[in-house]
Amino acid sequence: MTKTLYNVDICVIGAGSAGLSVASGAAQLGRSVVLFEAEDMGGDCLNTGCVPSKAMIAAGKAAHAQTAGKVFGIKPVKPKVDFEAVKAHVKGVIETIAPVDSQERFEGLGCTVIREYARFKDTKTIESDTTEVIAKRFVIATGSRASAPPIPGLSETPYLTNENIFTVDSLPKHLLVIGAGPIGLELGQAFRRLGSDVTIIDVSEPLGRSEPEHAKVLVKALEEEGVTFRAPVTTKAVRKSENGVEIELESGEILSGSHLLVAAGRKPSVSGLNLEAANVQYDKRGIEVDPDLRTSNKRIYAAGDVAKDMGGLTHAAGHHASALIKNFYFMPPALGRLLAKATTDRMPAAIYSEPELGSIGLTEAQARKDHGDVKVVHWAFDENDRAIAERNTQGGLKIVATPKGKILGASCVGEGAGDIIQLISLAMANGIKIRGLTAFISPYPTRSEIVKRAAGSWYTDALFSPKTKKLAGFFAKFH
Ligand SMILES: Cc1cc2nc3c(=O)[nH]c(=O)nc-3n(C[C@H](O)[C@H](O)[C@H](O)COP(=O)(O)OP(=O)(O)OC[C@H]3O[C@@H](n4cnc5c(N)ncnc54)[C@H](O)[C@@H]3O)c2cc1C
Ligand SMILES: NC(=O)c1ccc[n+]([C@@H]2O[C@H](COP(=O)([O-])OP(=O)(O)OC[C@H]3O[C@@H](n4cnc5c(N)ncnc54)[C@H](O)[C@@H]3O)[C@@H](O)[C@H]2O)c1
Repeated sequence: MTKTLYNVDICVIGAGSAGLSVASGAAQLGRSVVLFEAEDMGGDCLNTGCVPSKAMIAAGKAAHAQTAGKVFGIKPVKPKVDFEAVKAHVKGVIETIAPVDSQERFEGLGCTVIREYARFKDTKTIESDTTEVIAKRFVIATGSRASAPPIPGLSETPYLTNENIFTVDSLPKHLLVIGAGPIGLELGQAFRRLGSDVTIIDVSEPLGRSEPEHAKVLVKALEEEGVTFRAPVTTKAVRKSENGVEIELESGEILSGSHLLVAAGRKPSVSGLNLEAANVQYDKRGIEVDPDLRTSNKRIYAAGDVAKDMGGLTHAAGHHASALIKNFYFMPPALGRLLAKATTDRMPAAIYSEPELGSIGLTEAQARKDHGDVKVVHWAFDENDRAIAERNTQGGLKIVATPKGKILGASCVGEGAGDIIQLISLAMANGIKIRGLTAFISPYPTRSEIVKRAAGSWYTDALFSPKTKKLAGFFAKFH
């Protein structure tokens, strides 16, 4: 069969968060674009990641609210969960957002969209079953998939991942989860609230990369809702059992469940791309890239989850796409390499459990290791009037800064933590120091007042010291 040949400015492989943002940016700047997508437009975030998980979390939250009114004088009731209707809600949310990522929309922007697997033919050409594309630049944005940890028996045991849990036949009676990371905790809590028993295991402490005291608040909250944790533990084997599945721990304990969810990290989607033919270096953590996302082949770039040690979040993929568009179309080549870097020490993240856990930059331990002398300020929600009124006072905010007030990182656990961390993200992105976080008026009563209070506590000792009291006394004489 003769293949259709395109010669374009930019060829993007993968129509997920990273690929779509690059393709739409380039097309809207009048560049010729070919976009390959082998599966669903929108990739992981829309179809099997952020969107369905947040929709499932919302359903769990609605169920939980029916059990949690006693403190307000409202009689708790056991929620009646229609799991088929919950799944229909999740599907409906995906369908509502899908047009923004659709083939029609991208063709409308001027992209040529080819719904086939793409692989490199040589250093300058990519091909699929029907098409061959030569491009000035290629962007590999093929994302990642759930990785299967090397646990004996796992490959012979039926298990769920983020790719099929949102369409699982029935509500799991007892969901066993391998991995106490963001996926394990978000979905573990959602399924618990919808009526499943849930047991989460991990080889390490849950959320090991987060601020430890904040990770503990989150784990305790889930335990109080009935989620069981076993961590850190080593898994000896996993097997199919009469009623579902069993996990055998090194300690000899056997955990039995009806379903198993594997949420133990991701592996980059590189197989099948024939990267060797394109001279693109990669390993099991992803495609090797420079800070400007350029691979070992100077006309090929990688963005999103597939870029080694750079991805993992939808907004990181979006950040990569912005850096690429800036580099390709707003800078001369040499400057672009220097000024359009996608690396940042200010990537925020949030876990959308209840309480939420938001973070940015360094934890206190990392900051002490990297910077030696650091100063830490805290404010707890039990001193926040809105949290008290809503009887939801668990958690608080912690900000880590240099002695001169440059913010190095922050962590917030509690209701709205993801939104609260936005303020710190804004400050860090604009070089605003601790002092700047005290210099705005925060509406009362909001949970985000906690930012101003934490920052204000930096000055408490100095403000009410004997020296300032003396100064205030002196000025008072003139009034
Ligand atoms: C359950 C879950 C919840 C999540 N929640 C959040 C969240 O709340 N917030 C957040 O920021 N992040 C979240 N994430 C992470 C987020 O989904 C990913 O970081 C993001 O989707 C990565 O985007 P990407 O463009 O790199 O890859 P993807 O979205 O995976 O897109 C890659 C696309 O490339 C296609 N493809 C692969 N190989 C080829 C090929 N050879 N030819 C053609 N097409 C190909 C794939 O089919 C896919 O559509 C979550 C992830 C999961 C699993
Ligand atoms: N709210 C969000 O932003 C959000 C939500 C979900 C997922 N995500 C992203 O999706 C990606 C995947 O999330 P994840 O939770 O799968 O990954 P993760 O890597 O963050 O966590 C995986 C967990 O599995 C554990 N683990 C690994 N091997 C194990 C084994 N053999 N036995 C027991 N435990 C084991 C690890 O110790 C770790 O705690 C991440 O990049 C994450 O940032 C983000």
